[in-house]
Amino acid sequence: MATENNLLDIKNLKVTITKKNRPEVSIIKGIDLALPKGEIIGIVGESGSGKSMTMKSLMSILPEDAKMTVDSFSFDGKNLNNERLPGAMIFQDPMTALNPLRTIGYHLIEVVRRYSSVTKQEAKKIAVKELIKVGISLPEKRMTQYPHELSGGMRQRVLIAMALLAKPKILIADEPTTALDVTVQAQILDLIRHLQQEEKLTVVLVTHDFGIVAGMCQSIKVMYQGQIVEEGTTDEIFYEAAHPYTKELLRAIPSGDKNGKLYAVSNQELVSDTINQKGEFQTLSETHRYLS
Ligand SMILES: Nc1ncnc2c1ncn2[C@@H]1O[C@H](COP(=O)(O)OP(=O)(O)OP(=O)(O)O)[C@@H](O)[C@H]1O
Repeated sequence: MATENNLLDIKNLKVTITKKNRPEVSIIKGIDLALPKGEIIGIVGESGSGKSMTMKSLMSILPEDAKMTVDSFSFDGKNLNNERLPGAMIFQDPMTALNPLRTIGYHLIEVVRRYSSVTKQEAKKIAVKELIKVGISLPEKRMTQYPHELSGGMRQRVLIAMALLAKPKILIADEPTTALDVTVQAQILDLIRHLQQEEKLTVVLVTHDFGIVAGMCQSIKVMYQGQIVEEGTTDEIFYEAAHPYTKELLRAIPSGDKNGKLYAVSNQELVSDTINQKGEFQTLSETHRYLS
Protein backbone atom coordinates (compact mmCIF):
# COMPACT_ATOMS: atom_id res chain seq x y z
CA MET A 1 0.00 0.00 0.00
CA ALA A 2 1.19 3.47 -0.85
CA THR A 3 1.54 5.83 2.07
CA GLU A 4 0.22 9.39 1.79
CA ASN A 5 3.66 10.93 1.78
CA ASN A 6 4.99 8.85 -1.06
CA LEU A 7 4.66 10.11 -4.59
CA LEU A 8 5.81 6.82 -5.96
CA ASP A 9 5.53 3.37 -4.46
CA ILE A 10 6.85 0.34 -6.25
CA LYS A 11 6.96 -3.18 -4.96
CA ASN A 12 9.30 -5.88 -6.15
CA LEU A 13 10.73 -4.25 -9.27
CA LYS A 14 12.73 -6.70 -11.34
CA VAL A 15 14.55 -6.19 -14.62
CA THR A 16 16.04 -8.97 -16.69
CA ILE A 17 17.97 -8.80 -19.94
CA THR A 18 17.87 -11.49 -22.56
CA LYS A 19 20.39 -11.33 -25.38
CA LYS A 20 20.17 -13.63 -28.37
CA ASN A 21 21.50 -17.13 -27.64
CA ARG A 22 22.41 -16.15 -24.09
CA PRO A 23 20.72 -17.00 -20.81
CA GLU A 24 18.54 -14.40 -19.14
CA VAL A 25 20.48 -12.08 -16.82
CA SER A 26 18.89 -10.59 -13.73
CA ILE A 27 19.83 -6.89 -13.51
CA ILE A 28 17.42 -5.51 -10.90
CA LYS A 29 16.62 -8.13 -8.32
CA GLY A 30 13.30 -7.24 -6.75
CA ILE A 31 13.51 -3.82 -5.16
CA ASP A 32 10.86 -1.87 -3.27
CA LEU A 33 11.05 1.81 -4.05
CA ALA A 34 9.18 4.46 -2.08
CA LEU A 35 9.85 8.06 -3.08
CA PRO A 36 8.60 10.69 -0.63
CA LYS A 37 6.72 13.62 -2.17
CA GLY A 38 8.55 16.93 -2.57
CA GLU A 39 11.98 15.66 -1.58
CA ILE A 40 15.29 15.23 -3.30
CA ILE A 41 16.09 11.55 -2.97
CA GLY A 42 19.58 10.30 -3.66
CA ILE A 43 20.23 6.95 -5.32
CA VAL A 44 23.85 6.08 -4.75
CA GLY A 45 25.94 3.16 -5.88
CA GLU A 46 29.00 2.36 -7.93
CA SER A 47 28.98 1.91 -11.67
CA GLY A 48 26.96 -1.13 -12.71
CA SER A 49 24.93 -1.32 -9.49
CA GLY A 50 21.70 -0.79 -11.44
CA LYS A 51 20.86 2.85 -10.77
CA SER A 52 20.20 3.82 -14.40
CA MET A 53 18.27 0.64 -15.16
CA THR A 54 16.00 1.30 -12.19
CA MET A 55 15.35 4.86 -13.35
CA LYS A 56 14.79 3.79 -16.95
CA SER A 57 12.25 1.26 -15.66
CA LEU A 58 10.32 4.07 -13.97
CA MET A 59 10.30 6.07 -17.19
CA SER A 60 9.53 3.04 -19.43
CA ILE A 61 12.60 3.65 -21.53
CA LEU A 62 14.40 0.36 -21.00
CA PRO A 63 16.39 -1.11 -23.90
CA GLU A 64 14.49 -3.52 -26.13
CA ASP A 65 16.08 -6.63 -24.71
CA ALA A 66 15.19 -5.67 -21.13
CA LYS A 67 12.02 -6.78 -19.39
CA MET A 68 10.57 -5.26 -16.27
CA THR A 69 8.07 -6.74 -13.81
CA VAL A 70 6.52 -5.26 -10.66
CA ASP A 71 4.03 -6.49 -8.08
CA SER A 72 2.58 -2.97 -7.82
CA PHE A 73 3.39 0.49 -9.16
CA SER A 74 1.47 3.36 -7.67
CA PHE A 75 1.79 7.08 -8.24
CA ASP A 76 0.30 9.57 -5.80
CA GLY A 77 -1.69 6.81 -4.17
CA LYS A 78 -3.18 5.43 -7.39
CA ASN A 79 -2.20 2.41 -9.38
CA LEU A 80 -0.44 3.64 -12.50
CA ASN A 81 -1.62 0.63 -14.56
CA ASN A 82 -0.20 1.11 -18.04
CA GLU A 83 -0.02 4.90 -17.97
CA ARG A 84 3.31 6.64 -18.27
CA LEU A 85 4.84 8.15 -15.18
CA PRO A 86 4.38 11.95 -15.25
CA GLY A 87 8.11 12.38 -15.02
CA ALA A 88 11.09 13.67 -16.96
CA MET A 89 14.67 12.49 -16.97
CA ILE A 90 17.96 14.25 -17.59
CA PHE A 91 21.18 12.41 -18.30
CA GLN A 92 24.90 12.70 -17.76
CA ASP A 93 25.63 13.66 -21.34
CA PRO A 94 23.13 16.19 -22.69
CA MET A 95 24.53 15.72 -26.20
CA THR A 96 22.95 12.27 -26.41
CA ALA A 97 19.51 13.80 -25.81
CA LEU A 98 19.96 16.63 -28.30
CA ASN A 99 19.90 16.32 -32.07
CA PRO A 100 23.14 17.93 -33.30
CA LEU A 101 21.43 18.99 -36.53
CA ARG A 102 18.65 20.92 -34.83
CA THR A 103 18.73 24.25 -33.04
CA ILE A 104 18.07 24.60 -29.32
CA GLY A 105 14.86 26.43 -30.22
CA TYR A 106 13.66 23.49 -32.31
CA HIS A 107 14.07 21.12 -29.36
CA LEU A 108 12.29 23.37 -26.90
CA ILE A 109 9.43 24.36 -29.19
CA GLU A 110 8.82 20.70 -29.98
CA VAL A 111 8.43 19.85 -26.30
CA VAL A 112 6.11 22.83 -25.67
CA ARG A 113 3.87 21.83 -28.57
CA ARG A 114 3.82 18.21 -27.48
CA TYR A 115 2.32 19.21 -24.15
CA SER A 116 0.04 22.11 -25.12
CA SER A 117 -1.76 23.21 -28.27
CA VAL A 118 -0.19 26.61 -28.89
CA THR A 119 1.07 28.31 -32.03
CA LYS A 120 4.74 28.20 -32.92
CA GLN A 121 5.12 31.84 -31.89
CA GLU A 122 3.51 31.21 -28.51
CA ALA A 123 5.64 28.11 -28.05
CA LYS A 124 8.73 30.19 -28.80
CA LYS A 125 7.82 32.69 -26.09
CA ILE A 126 7.25 29.90 -23.57
CA ALA A 127 10.59 28.34 -24.53
CA VAL A 128 12.49 31.62 -24.10
CA LYS A 129 10.89 32.10 -20.69
CA GLU A 130 11.98 28.62 -19.68
CA LEU A 131 15.57 29.33 -20.78
CA ILE A 132 15.56 32.41 -18.58
CA LYS A 133 14.23 30.32 -15.69
CA VAL A 134 17.15 27.89 -15.95
CA GLY A 135 19.65 30.74 -16.01
CA ILE A 136 20.60 30.93 -19.67
CA SER A 137 21.74 34.34 -20.79
CA LEU A 138 20.84 35.75 -24.22
CA PRO A 139 18.00 33.24 -24.56
CA GLU A 140 16.79 34.54 -27.94
CA LYS A 141 20.25 33.98 -29.39
CA ARG A 142 20.56 30.52 -27.78
CA MET A 143 17.31 29.50 -29.46
CA THR A 144 19.03 29.87 -32.85
CA GLN A 145 22.21 28.05 -31.86
CA TYR A 146 23.10 24.37 -32.29
CA PRO A 147 23.97 22.10 -29.35
CA HIS A 148 27.70 22.07 -30.16
CA GLU A 149 27.81 25.87 -29.89
CA LEU A 150 26.89 25.72 -26.20
CA SER A 151 29.08 24.76 -23.24
CA GLY A 152 28.41 21.49 -21.38
CA GLY A 153 26.83 23.35 -18.49
CA MET A 154 24.59 25.33 -20.81
CA ARG A 155 23.52 22.16 -22.62
CA GLN A 156 22.58 20.63 -19.29
CA ARG A 157 20.52 23.74 -18.50
CA VAL A 158 18.76 23.33 -21.86
CA LEU A 159 17.97 19.71 -20.97
CA ILE A 160 16.59 20.81 -17.62
CA ALA A 161 14.44 23.40 -19.44
CA MET A 162 13.19 20.69 -21.81
CA ALA A 163 12.43 18.44 -18.86
CA LEU A 164 10.46 21.17 -17.07
CA LEU A 165 8.47 22.03 -20.20
CA ALA A 166 7.05 18.51 -19.97
CA LYS A 167 5.47 19.63 -16.66
CA PRO A 168 6.75 16.66 -14.69
CA LYS A 169 5.75 15.79 -11.15
CA ILE A 170 8.98 13.92 -10.74
CA LEU A 171 12.39 14.79 -12.17
CA ILE A 172 14.99 12.08 -12.48
CA ALA A 173 18.52 13.40 -12.80
CA ASP A 174 20.90 10.58 -13.72
CA GLU A 175 24.47 11.70 -12.97
CA PRO A 176 23.56 15.20 -14.19
CA THR A 177 26.91 16.76 -13.35
CA THR A 178 29.40 13.95 -13.84
CA ALA A 179 30.58 15.29 -17.20
CA LEU A 180 30.97 18.86 -15.96
CA ASP A 181 33.81 20.63 -14.22
CA VAL A 182 33.50 21.34 -10.51
CA THR A 183 32.32 24.95 -10.68
CA VAL A 184 29.67 24.22 -13.28
CA GLN A 185 28.68 21.11 -11.30
CA ALA A 186 27.88 23.27 -8.28
CA GLN A 187 25.85 25.69 -10.41
CA ILE A 188 23.75 22.92 -11.95
CA LEU A 189 23.13 21.32 -8.55
CA ASP A 190 22.09 24.72 -7.21
CA LEU A 191 19.71 25.11 -10.11
CA ILE A 192 18.15 21.69 -9.51
CA ARG A 193 17.73 22.49 -5.82
CA HIS A 194 16.19 25.87 -6.60
CA LEU A 195 13.79 24.47 -9.22
CA GLN A 196 12.78 21.61 -6.95
CA GLN A 197 11.57 24.12 -4.37
CA GLU A 198 10.09 26.54 -6.89
CA GLU A 199 8.16 23.89 -8.84
CA LYS A 200 7.47 21.68 -5.81
CA LEU A 201 9.02 18.77 -7.63
CA THR A 202 10.07 15.40 -6.35
CA VAL A 203 13.61 14.87 -7.59
CA VAL A 204 15.57 11.64 -7.81
CA LEU A 205 19.26 12.36 -7.97
CA VAL A 206 21.27 9.41 -9.22
CA THR A 207 24.98 9.53 -8.56
CA HIS A 208 28.01 7.52 -7.59
CA ASP A 209 29.19 10.52 -5.56
CA PHE A 210 28.30 10.67 -1.87
CA GLY A 211 29.68 14.20 -1.70
CA ILE A 212 26.90 15.37 -4.00
CA VAL A 213 24.01 13.69 -2.17
CA ALA A 214 25.22 15.01 1.18
CA GLY A 215 24.25 18.58 0.44
CA MET A 216 21.31 17.92 -1.83
CA CYS A 217 19.22 15.03 -0.55
CA GLN A 218 16.90 14.49 2.37
CA SER A 219 17.07 10.74 2.01
CA ILE A 220 19.36 8.23 0.35
CA LYS A 221 19.02 4.75 -1.08
CA VAL A 222 22.17 2.75 -1.61
CA MET A 223 22.24 0.29 -4.51
CA TYR A 224 24.56 -2.64 -4.90
CA GLN A 225 24.36 -5.40 -7.50
CA GLY A 226 20.77 -4.70 -8.48
CA GLN A 227 19.42 -4.34 -4.96
CA ILE A 228 18.81 -1.57 -2.46
CA VAL A 229 21.06 -2.61 0.39
CA GLU A 230 20.43 0.34 2.68
CA GLU A 231 18.15 3.38 2.88
CA GLY A 232 17.45 6.17 5.32
CA THR A 233 17.68 9.87 5.92
CA THR A 234 20.90 11.50 4.81
CA ASP A 235 22.06 11.78 8.42
CA GLU A 236 21.27 8.12 9.10
CA ILE A 237 23.24 7.01 6.07
CA PHE A 238 26.18 9.29 6.78
CA TYR A 239 26.48 8.69 10.49
CA GLU A 240 24.85 5.33 11.17
CA ALA A 241 25.43 3.29 8.03
CA ALA A 242 25.06 -0.37 8.87
CA HIS A 243 25.73 -2.13 5.58
CA PRO A 244 29.38 -2.89 4.82
CA TYR A 245 28.96 -1.68 1.23
CA THR A 246 27.64 1.71 2.37
CA LYS A 247 30.55 2.00 4.77
CA GLU A 248 32.97 1.26 1.95
CA LEU A 249 31.34 3.85 -0.30
CA LEU A 250 31.61 6.43 2.47
CA ARG A 251 35.22 5.47 3.06
CA ALA A 252 35.91 6.11 -0.64
CA ILE A 253 35.16 9.83 -0.32
CA PRO A 254 38.52 11.57 -0.71
CA SER A 255 39.66 12.71 2.72
CA GLY A 256 41.61 15.67 1.41
CA ASP A 257 44.24 14.80 3.93
CA LYS A 258 47.68 15.33 2.41
CA ASN A 259 48.55 11.76 3.19
CA GLY A 260 45.02 10.50 2.61
CA LYS A 261 44.51 7.13 1.00
CA LEU A 262 42.12 6.51 -1.83
CA TYR A 263 40.29 3.22 -1.68
CA ALA A 264 38.45 1.34 -4.38
CA VAL A 265 35.02 0.31 -3.23
CA SER A 266 34.55 -3.05 -4.87
CA ASN A 267 37.67 -4.89 -3.79
CA GLN A 268 38.77 -2.71 -0.91
CA GLU A 269 42.21 -2.48 -2.41
CA LEU A 270 44.34 0.59 -2.18
CA VAL A 271 44.33 2.09 -5.65
CA SER A 272 46.44 5.13 -5.03
CA ASP A 273 49.18 5.76 -2.52
CA THR A 274 48.51 9.33 -1.58
CA ILE A 275 46.49 12.32 -2.64
CA ASN A 276 49.10 15.02 -2.83
CA GLN A 277 47.05 18.07 -3.62
CA LYS A 278 44.76 19.58 -1.02
CA GLY A 279 41.30 18.10 -1.50
CA GLU A 280 38.08 20.03 -1.10
CA PHE A 281 36.86 18.01 1.84
CA GLN A 282 38.59 17.27 5.10
CA THR A 283 36.55 14.63 6.85
CA LEU A 284 33.24 12.97 6.33
CA SER A 285 31.42 15.20 8.79
CA GLU A 286 33.03 18.25 7.25
CA THR A 287 31.93 17.07 3.83
CA HIS A 288 28.40 17.02 5.10
CA ARG A 289 28.73 20.46 6.70
CA TYR A 290 30.43 21.95 3.68
CA LEU A 291 27.69 20.85 1.36
CA SER A 292 24.73 21.54 3.61
N1 LIG B 1 21.70 -2.72 -22.69
C1 LIG B 1 22.25 -3.53 -21.78
N2 LIG B 1 22.45 -4.84 -22.07
C2 LIG B 1 22.98 -5.68 -21.16
N3 LIG B 1 23.33 -5.32 -19.91
C3 LIG B 1 23.16 -4.04 -19.57
C4 LIG B 1 22.62 -3.08 -20.47
N4 LIG B 1 22.57 -1.89 -19.84
C5 LIG B 1 23.06 -2.11 -18.60
N5 LIG B 1 23.41 -3.40 -18.44
C6 LIG B 1 23.96 -4.01 -17.23
O1 LIG B 1 23.04 -3.76 -16.17
C7 LIG B 1 23.74 -3.52 -14.96
C8 LIG B 1 23.25 -2.24 -14.36
O2 LIG B 1 23.58 -1.15 -15.23
P1 LIG B 1 23.20 0.35 -14.92
O3 LIG B 1 23.53 1.16 -16.13
O4 LIG B 1 21.84 0.42 -14.38
O5 LIG B 1 24.24 0.69 -13.75
P2 LIG B 1 24.52 2.06 -13.05
O6 LIG B 1 24.53 1.80 -11.58
O7 LIG B 1 23.60 3.10 -13.55
O8 LIG B 1 26.00 2.37 -13.50
P3 LIG B 1 26.53 3.50 -14.47
O9 LIG B 1 26.55 4.74 -13.65
O10 LIG B 1 27.88 3.03 -14.86
O11 LIG B 1 25.56 3.55 -15.62
C9 LIG B 1 25.22 -3.51 -15.31
O12 LIG B 1 25.75 -4.75 -14.94
C10 LIG B 1 25.25 -3.33 -16.80
O13 LIG B 1 26.36 -3.98 -17.36
